[in-house]
Amino acid sequence: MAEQEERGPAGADDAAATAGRSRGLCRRRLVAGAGIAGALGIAGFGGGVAGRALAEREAAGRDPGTLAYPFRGETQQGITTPAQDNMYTAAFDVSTDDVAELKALLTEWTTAAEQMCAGELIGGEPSANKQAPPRDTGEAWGYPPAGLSLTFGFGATLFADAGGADRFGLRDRMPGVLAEGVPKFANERLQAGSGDGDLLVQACSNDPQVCVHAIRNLTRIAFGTARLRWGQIGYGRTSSTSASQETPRNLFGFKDGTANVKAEEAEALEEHVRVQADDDAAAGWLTGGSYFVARKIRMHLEVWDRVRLAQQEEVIGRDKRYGAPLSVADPAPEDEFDAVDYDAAGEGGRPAVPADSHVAVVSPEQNDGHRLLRRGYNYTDGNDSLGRLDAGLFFIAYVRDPRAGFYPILQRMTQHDALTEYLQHEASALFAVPPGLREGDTMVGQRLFE
Ligand SMILES: C=CC1=C(C)c2cc3[nH]c(cc4nc(cc5[nH]c(cc1n2)c(C)c5CCC(=O)O)C(CCC(=O)O)=C4C)c(C)c3C=C
Ligand SMILES: [Fe+2]
Repeated sequence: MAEQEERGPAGADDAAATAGRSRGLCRRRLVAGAGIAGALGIAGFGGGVAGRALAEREAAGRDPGTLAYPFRGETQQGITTPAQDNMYTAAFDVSTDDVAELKALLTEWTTAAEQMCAGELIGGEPSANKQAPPRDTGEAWGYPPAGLSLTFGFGATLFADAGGADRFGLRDRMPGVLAEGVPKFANERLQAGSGDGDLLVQACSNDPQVCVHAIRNLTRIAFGTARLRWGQIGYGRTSSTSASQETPRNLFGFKDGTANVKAEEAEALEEHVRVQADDDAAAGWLTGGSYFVARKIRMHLEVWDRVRLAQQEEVIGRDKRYGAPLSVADPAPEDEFDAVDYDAAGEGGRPAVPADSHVAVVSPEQNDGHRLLRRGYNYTDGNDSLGRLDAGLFFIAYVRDPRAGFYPILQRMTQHDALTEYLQHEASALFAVPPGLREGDTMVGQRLFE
């Protein structure tokens, strides 16, 4: 990494310095990221001058001082938005049975979200009354939003409670996907209370404190109307959602996000990620939105770390250094985005990419062409009583219909994937994510209530 930092492209350091003035952490990561992309000229980043330009654009894009995504738009931010470095996702249970109070909460959340994404204080200006607690808790006061995106979703229990009761007059508008629920999968040990919920908020930013500020303040606003059910902090994106981003690494040390659906793939987004008008007659309000599916997956790092490198690579199906498919005989940086050749022969005539390797099991080729937009994050929740890292991947994907584009893939993975031996699924969540706010909308998800 040190060598790559030194070889970073001209211009990246200036941007890094700007970022570094705002937040020390960003500077270190930014220099490394821009350096690798520019210096190696990785496919997808172009080579030479083009590669440099793209690397610089990414560096500029990561500058907390320049990066602000407007909350309003045709679709919600936080799906195709270039995946930021940090995440704090939380789910809430609504404690009122009054739909007017629910709508008031969504309206207040919307105003606060707009202000936070613009880098403003909640309330727009410092509270004048010093005898009352300030409206904004203040830990991001004067900080740039660092690419903050806030993405809201609705869970099955918002539409009908566990007994099927119509809590807010929304039951007839419940999408079939939510009504059917998430099936059970092999090898899962889900912890009660750490999945699902009525409302979802996914906060992503290049500054961890901005994420914490967002969830803390939305929780505070919800007081008396909704309470936090679970929250998860993630600290290192494990996916690229834009072709301008370098592929990051997960806690097994492998590049993760190479074959992801990217923001630039307009057709694939419509086909695999966004709900289409005639997908569900009951849920026309969701058209243009998506489904958020998440799995909290603990990774047995200490076990993995004792596995031979060649075997690690066979489990994933890709080379650890560059992320190239194992069907490439002598991998180089530019091979990362090569198509996987499942027919290629490796040692002793065996398939170079084993049939039970992760990429072989979850690839579109083996799953009726279905693709996911992955947007997960590494997490570490400290250590367990044996001193092992309690860490893994908070896997998030956005899909058009999880029944076709997620459950079958996950089922194959939990039954046939060599990777499964090193994993434990601990939590699961499913939410419908409405489209963005139209001109004049006062709350996120307004179409659900019309
Ligand atoms: C059911 C969906 C998936 C789960 C759950 C999942 C967990 C998981 N993945 C890795 C590491 C890697 N995954 C990679 C690719 C990849 N993963 C999925 C789906 C799930 N992964 C898909 C659809 C793909 C793309 C396959 C393709 O189109 O070829 C890779 C390779 C690099 C890449 O393409 O991103 C790695 C590495 C872990 C560690 C994990 C659970 C903890
Ligand atoms: Fe994967």
